[in-house]
Amino acid sequence: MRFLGWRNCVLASRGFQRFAARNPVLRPIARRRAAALFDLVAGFTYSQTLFAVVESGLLERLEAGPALLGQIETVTKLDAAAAQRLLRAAAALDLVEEVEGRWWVLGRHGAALCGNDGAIAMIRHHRLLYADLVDPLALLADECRDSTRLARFWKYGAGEGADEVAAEYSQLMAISQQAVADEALAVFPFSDCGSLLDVGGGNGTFLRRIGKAHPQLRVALFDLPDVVALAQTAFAREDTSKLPTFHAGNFFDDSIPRGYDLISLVRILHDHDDVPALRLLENIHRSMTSGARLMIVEPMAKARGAEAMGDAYFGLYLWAMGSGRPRSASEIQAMLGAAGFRSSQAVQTHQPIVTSIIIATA
Ligand SMILES: C[S@@+](CC[C@H](N)C(=O)[O-])C[C@H]1O[C@@H](n2cnc3c(N)ncnc32)[C@H](O)[C@@H]1O
Repeated sequence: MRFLGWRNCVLASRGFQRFAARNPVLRPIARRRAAALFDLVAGFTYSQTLFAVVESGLLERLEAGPALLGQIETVTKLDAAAAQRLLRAAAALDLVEEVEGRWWVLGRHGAALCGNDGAIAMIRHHRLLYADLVDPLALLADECRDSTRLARFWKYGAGEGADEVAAEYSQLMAISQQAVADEALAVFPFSDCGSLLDVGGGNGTFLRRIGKAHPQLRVALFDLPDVVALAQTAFAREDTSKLPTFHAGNFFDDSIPRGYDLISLVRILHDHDDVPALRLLENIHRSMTSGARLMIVEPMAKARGAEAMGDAYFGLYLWAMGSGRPRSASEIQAMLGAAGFRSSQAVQTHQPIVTSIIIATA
């Protein structure tokens, strides 16, 4: 505490800031820190610029090849001055780049976004989050949490409402699921398993991916009846020789089907508050034989190198959504112990910003 007090006094001192900015050894650090702080101050304008680049069709147009200002005006439906303003803001964020003073191409961040349908779907979806965050203090104080746009989106998306919302919901889940499934495939030896039950499996994207990579696996999906019906239609539409077994039910109240040696819980636990989350783990544990394994796959708080994504991004996102919270691997492991699991282990993933993984043994 004493050290932190001293450090913060030094960092807050105008004299030290002036000294660090002039000192050749400290200057690079001072600049980096000032830039990082400015990013916190200005982050909302960056996100909105990114949203405009995606929503206006500019990113898609530049993915197809270099464009002149006139062509960009046509695609974005902005006049020359507005298109210029957007291009300059986007160039400052490395989303686009100007060549020879008249051509526009993708910048490094723009190029990395191309082909990443999951990230693009999230950027579009964020219009709801940012509208809900207009008054963050009211949101944090729980003055408007029942009526947030995100709460409505997830409620209706989960099958209770309009088709177009449900369609956006499942598309968002399915697209972002591919990167998540790839992380699981990269770090877990599915070849050691004979059967896999995906609890809360949604439209089955995770199972499809894992099942394709490991055809020896007997796969099954458990979800609410309406969602299972949608998943069955989606699988029937595809020409897949091996269909999963479908189980419809409520994972809090109904018993989880028995006889699987691996159960996955992908992006489920963080959607639920502590009491129901523990109830779900206990319910799953009751269905498992000794030695069977549970795989928890979701973004986690305090993941090294992705700290901001955990408690800052998901912390606010899930709060605005109306239930759940991001948990650290050690918090989840403590819950697993309380639910009766014999042991659990956090597995290192390649991209903790996409997901972390814990394997627990019953
Ligand atoms: C956030 S989605 C995750 C879907 C999928 N695992 C993925 O990662 O794309 C949550 C899933 O849990 C299902 N779900 C929510 N409450 C449920 C309940 N009480 N019983 C069974 N499934 C439930 C939803 O229908 C939805 O498919």
